[in-house]
Amino acid sequence: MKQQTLFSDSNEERPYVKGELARMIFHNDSEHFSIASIKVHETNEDFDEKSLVIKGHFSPLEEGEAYIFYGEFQNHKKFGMQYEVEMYNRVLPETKDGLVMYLSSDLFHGIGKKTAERIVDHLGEQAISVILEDKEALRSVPRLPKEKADQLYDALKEHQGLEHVMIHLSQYGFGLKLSQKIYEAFKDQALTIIEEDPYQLVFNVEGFGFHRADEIAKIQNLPHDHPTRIRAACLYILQKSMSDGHVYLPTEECLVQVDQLLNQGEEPSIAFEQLSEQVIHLGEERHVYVEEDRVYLPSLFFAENGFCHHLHRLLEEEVDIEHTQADLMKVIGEIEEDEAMSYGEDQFNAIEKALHSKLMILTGGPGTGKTTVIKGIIESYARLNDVSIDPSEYDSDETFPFILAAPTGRAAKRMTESTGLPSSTIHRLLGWDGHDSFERNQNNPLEGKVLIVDEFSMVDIWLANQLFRAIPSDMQVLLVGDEDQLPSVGPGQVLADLLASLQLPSVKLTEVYRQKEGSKIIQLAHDIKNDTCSEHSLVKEHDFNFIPAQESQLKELVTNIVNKAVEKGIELKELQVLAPMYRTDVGIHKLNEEIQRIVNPKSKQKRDLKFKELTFRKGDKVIQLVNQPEDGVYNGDIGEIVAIFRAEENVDGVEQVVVDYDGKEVVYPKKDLNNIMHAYCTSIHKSQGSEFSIVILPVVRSYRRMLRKNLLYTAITRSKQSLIICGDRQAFLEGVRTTDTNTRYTRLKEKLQSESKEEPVDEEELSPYDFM
Ligand SMILES: Nc1ncnc2c1ncn2[C@@H]1O[C@H](COP(=O)(O)OP(=O)(O)OP(=O)(O)O)[C@@H](O)[C@H]1O
Repeated sequence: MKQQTLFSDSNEERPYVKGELARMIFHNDSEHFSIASIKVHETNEDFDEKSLVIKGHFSPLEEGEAYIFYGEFQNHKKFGMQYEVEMYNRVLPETKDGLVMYLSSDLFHGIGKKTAERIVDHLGEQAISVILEDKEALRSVPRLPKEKADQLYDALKEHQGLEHVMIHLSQYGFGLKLSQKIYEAFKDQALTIIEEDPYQLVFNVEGFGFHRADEIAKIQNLPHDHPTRIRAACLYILQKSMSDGHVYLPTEECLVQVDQLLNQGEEPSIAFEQLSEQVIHLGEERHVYVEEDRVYLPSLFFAENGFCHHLHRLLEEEVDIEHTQADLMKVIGEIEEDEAMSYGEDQFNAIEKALHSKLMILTGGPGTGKTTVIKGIIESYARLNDVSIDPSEYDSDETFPFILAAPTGRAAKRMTESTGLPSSTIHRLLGWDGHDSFERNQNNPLEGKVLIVDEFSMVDIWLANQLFRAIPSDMQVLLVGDEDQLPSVGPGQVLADLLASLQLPSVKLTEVYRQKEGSKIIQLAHDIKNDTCSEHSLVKEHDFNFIPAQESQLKELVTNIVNKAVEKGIELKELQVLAPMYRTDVGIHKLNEEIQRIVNPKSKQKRDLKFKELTFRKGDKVIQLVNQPEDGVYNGDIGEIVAIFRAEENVDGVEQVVVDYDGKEVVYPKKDLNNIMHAYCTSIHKSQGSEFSIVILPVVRSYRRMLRKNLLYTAITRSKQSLIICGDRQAFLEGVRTTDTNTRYTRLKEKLQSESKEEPVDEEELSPYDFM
């Protein structure tokens, strides 16, 4: 899909339809194909309906924004009149509504919707130029204090340059936010740079991708072997590899991928030497780091080296042990008596080793007693060092010796439930500011004596470095995780690499205790782990059932099970459907739609709000998709929609959805609804670190591409009381026998084993998520 060439007026006579985007109906990422409905404002064609369905190869557009579409009408047999879009542009505010929206946007501090309306009512649709020509014009606007009027005038003046740039940028279909970022990066140079070297945006504007720059470059007829194009392509390939979990790419592989990306058109291909020259150039400019035959994004280079440095720093320290073996035996005996249980041999070893180690890893499958050991370590440390484990016994100037943390909010909450001690997410522990900076670091380290981090398999290399650099040298650290689960969503496989490096003590718990209480779920997990899973492992038990189903029956079956459970009074948050894929016919989106239709149907008593292809309704179970520390909600948190407000019902004048996360309410204005989705069914990846009483796991052939041992193992170990797998036994058995062969490029193990302990200096404090 082409967008209009800058400053071109050649489209004046072309047939067009101007309108406001009412709703994105469909978008297919791979085909880049979209269908949307618009409210028609104006057209030079013979069409006088108020709304119209448009379709074509364009990116998802923003609802509520005005666009001009060039194309042609088609009469579809089934759907009637539609508009096939060939080209489109965004239309800058020229209407009253548009101006009000602009003046009340974040650009102008202190001007709300009501004030903006008064200004436009008073000064008309030319309000901006009227004000800029004569500041005094604002005096005539009722109830606008002088101070606010002055502020608005100053801001408008300041944005005059921005205005100019924005008007032109809007012709490329950029939204207000992106245009603003481009202006901030290049100021008055913005338009020249876009026309002469748009690839610079990839380096300087967060969220601006290579393909977008390429589209603009094509309009400007820039040469396909433009040096910045090659550099931007290399950066793009590295960013993409990071999304696949790699920390670096071998230089050769990086060049091959850049070659594939750039040399796919008809133009003469760019020589390999030219490509490698630009990689060297990128290294000189410090946009990448080249280490031997590896290329890294800077943030990941500093993360890997920084983490190694801090790990070595901690390992060099001795632990002060003041108790004797006899003291320890006595204390453990007391705890066993108090708890009316006795530790298994490996559990005892784990407690002893952890107390004597600066840093230790504790691993084990479900029910092997990891939590029991964590509690044992805390209890024995407290008794041996004569400190209390009750936080309320500490004065405000005293430091509580135990720090408990986990990568997700739900995992942290579970830690608190099982230990009775305060626990938090790693992000919160480190005082994350929501971008790339943390309050806690080597200059302002954590305070306490013992740090215990659960679900460590979920921690990526970047977060691991942020955590470790904040650990003071006199703190003891226990990392707990299950090495058979999925690796972190972010880059690296820190837990696996730490274990493989053999550089720090670790204890693996193997004896299953919960199985003794007769859990089939745990048995199945261990069968998968030990590669002994067979038809026999799938026989029905009180806590497990495998219901065979055809793909075509699946949605109905899963929905029925959920519905029956709800009718029995089971709370939705106790029950979770988990699936591996989003977009197939039986994927997460379709399952959510179907379950919502039955469990929380449209009703006069319940408000709903349409957002893109979703309908959010009061009572819906939803999941947070990004970290939002300012509101205390994090990626993966699950909540319930408790209210929906219309624009006219609140001071902000926008539609809002209120979600309750276990007692904490978060308000989402409509524009932020991208941050949540329905959570009747969630992805297995997102369920890491969470547990549910009942898990329903559809497994069918069409998921085959994703079905792997560690994925299925992670899914089934999320269930505490009951597990229902629906679908195809063979697909399941084949899945658990398929190991993940996608090894991640990481150098952590080798670096941990090497002698070098130098700390790299990361000047820029970049986060890899800046690129995601
Ligand atoms: N030595 C023991 N003697 C008796 N029961 C034990 C022992 N160790 C653990 N258990 C019991 O086994 C069950 C599982 O233990 P625990 O919760 O500590 O394991 P876990 O590895 O943390 O499991 P998960 O990862 O599934 O939460 C608990 O009910 C616990 O009380």
